[in-house]
Amino acid sequence: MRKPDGKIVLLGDMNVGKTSLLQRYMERRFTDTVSTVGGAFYLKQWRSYNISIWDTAGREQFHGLGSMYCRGAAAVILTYDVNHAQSLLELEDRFLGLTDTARADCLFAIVGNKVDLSEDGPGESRQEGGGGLGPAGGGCAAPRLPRQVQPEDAVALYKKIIKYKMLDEKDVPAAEQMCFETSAKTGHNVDLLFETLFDMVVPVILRQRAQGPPQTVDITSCRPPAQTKPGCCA
Ligand SMILES: Nc1nc2c(ncn2[C@@H]2O[C@H](COP(=O)(O)OP(=O)(O)OP(=O)(O)O)[C@@H](O)[C@H]2O)c(=O)[nH]1
Ligand SMILES: [Mg+2]
Repeated sequence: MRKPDGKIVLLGDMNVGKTSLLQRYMERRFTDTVSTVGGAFYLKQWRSYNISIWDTAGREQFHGLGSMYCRGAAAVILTYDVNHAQSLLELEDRFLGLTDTARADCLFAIVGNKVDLSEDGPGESRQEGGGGLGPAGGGCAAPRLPRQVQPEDAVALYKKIIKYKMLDEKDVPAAEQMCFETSAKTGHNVDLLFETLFDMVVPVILRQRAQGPPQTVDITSCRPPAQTKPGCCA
């Protein structure tokens, strides 16, 4: 298997829909999920590049693994549930620090999922989903909820991240470009989210290649020390 050229990581509290978003994009379906244990990844070929997309566990007990998954990431998708304000707060309090191991030029997307459940959310449409609804999506529509997170709240978090990373707003993509509202259930904005990020990650991969291989020593390529000639003093 060819080594991935770039890495994207999904982070966020449990139950916000990280696995469902990834399944919706990669498998074109919305099915029952079980809470993720540890992490898992998909490989996506985008143009001539291989991009790994990592799904992580939101459960507190796996928190320690988060920074390991973020190591060297070219982009991080910080996911929350638009109907659950605490899930946005958790991104800043619990997940942002995990991204310290990502690349210095790592891109950040802020994604508010489950818009299909909010009163003002887009309606459910089969076209958007691009496939039949699975067992988790079938049956009657769930009652709509008043949304708890507004798009401006996500933009404010994006700006905080830029400050936290000590970056200049003019050197990073605009907040409006990087904040998305999605529904893994209907497919709303799911392709847009991933494909916008893939296009943005390609220049990061090219920069990484231009910088050359990582500064680590490959011990398998080290030659053994020259044998001391017989008769020579050590
Ligand atoms: N209505 C609706 N339900 C969703 C959506 N996305 C996910 N769900 C449901 O929310 C629950 C949690 O989804 P997951 O994708 O497992 O959540 P997760 O973020 O991966 O959770 P952890 O693996 O525990 O971190 C499941 O019951 C999903 O069916 C969505 O866009 N709309
Ligand atoms: Mg999951």
